[in-house]
Amino acid sequence: MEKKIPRPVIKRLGLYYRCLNRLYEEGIEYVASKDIAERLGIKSSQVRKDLSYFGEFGKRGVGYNTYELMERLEDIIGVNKYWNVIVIGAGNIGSAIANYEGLRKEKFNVIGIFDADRSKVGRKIGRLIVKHFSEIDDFFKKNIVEIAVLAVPENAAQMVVDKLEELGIKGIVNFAPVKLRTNIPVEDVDITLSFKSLSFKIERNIE
Ligand SMILES: NC(=O)c1ccc[n+]([C@@H]2O[C@H](COP(=O)([O-])OP(=O)(O)OC[C@H]3O[C@@H](n4cnc5c(N)ncnc54)[C@H](O)[C@@H]3O)[C@@H](O)[C@H]2O)c1
Repeated sequence: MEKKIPRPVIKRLGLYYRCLNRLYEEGIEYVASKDIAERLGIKSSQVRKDLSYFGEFGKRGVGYNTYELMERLEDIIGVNKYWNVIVIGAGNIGSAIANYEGLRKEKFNVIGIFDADRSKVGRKIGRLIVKHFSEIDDFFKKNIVEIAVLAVPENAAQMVVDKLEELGIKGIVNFAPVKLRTNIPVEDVDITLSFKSLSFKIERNIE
């Protein structure tokens, strides 16, 4: 039976991948778990343990071949794949996400943006035209949609998620400050948490 990979491990794989990318660009051919750990500020035993979920990568004494490990991680976390993304809510956050070119560079293609407010329908945001949320069924029939960004007010969030789940969405990046009830993977984004964490570090003089 396949080992269940804990969510925190999956999250860290993305960090490892970015770190390896940088190491590779710096021309570092082999890397020890200690080096990855130091760069990311975590324990090297943690790095070794996380990577061991996916089989034996490194060689004792030599470490990991940077490029090979990067390629293996690409396969595991699906970086080689393009993901189709839609944004629900064409307000401040939704518009910013739909306009963000960096996502496409990371292979997350925003292919649609939807809103319930008719006055926003037809507006151009980046390369996209805002569609009414009632057009979502039709959109799913014509497109493969894997990820949705939820940028609607708190009170609309659950209703939107229920609909997206019914249509077969695979995962959600949620900006609404609410715990969603769903069986699909959700990544909550909370900017206030970053501020709280920063103020905590400042107060305790932590770098
Ligand atoms: N996570 C964070 O760090 C963070 C930061 C700021 C705001 N937020 C949250 O993100 C969400 C969006 O914030 P914003 O500033 O972009 O709000 P906004 O009011 O600018 O935009 C929300 C949009 O959602 C649309 N909408 C409402 N109900 C809808 C529905 N049922 N279907 C489709 N569209 C619908 C509205 O018409 C509006 O255009 C809010 O829940 C807000 O609390 C989160």
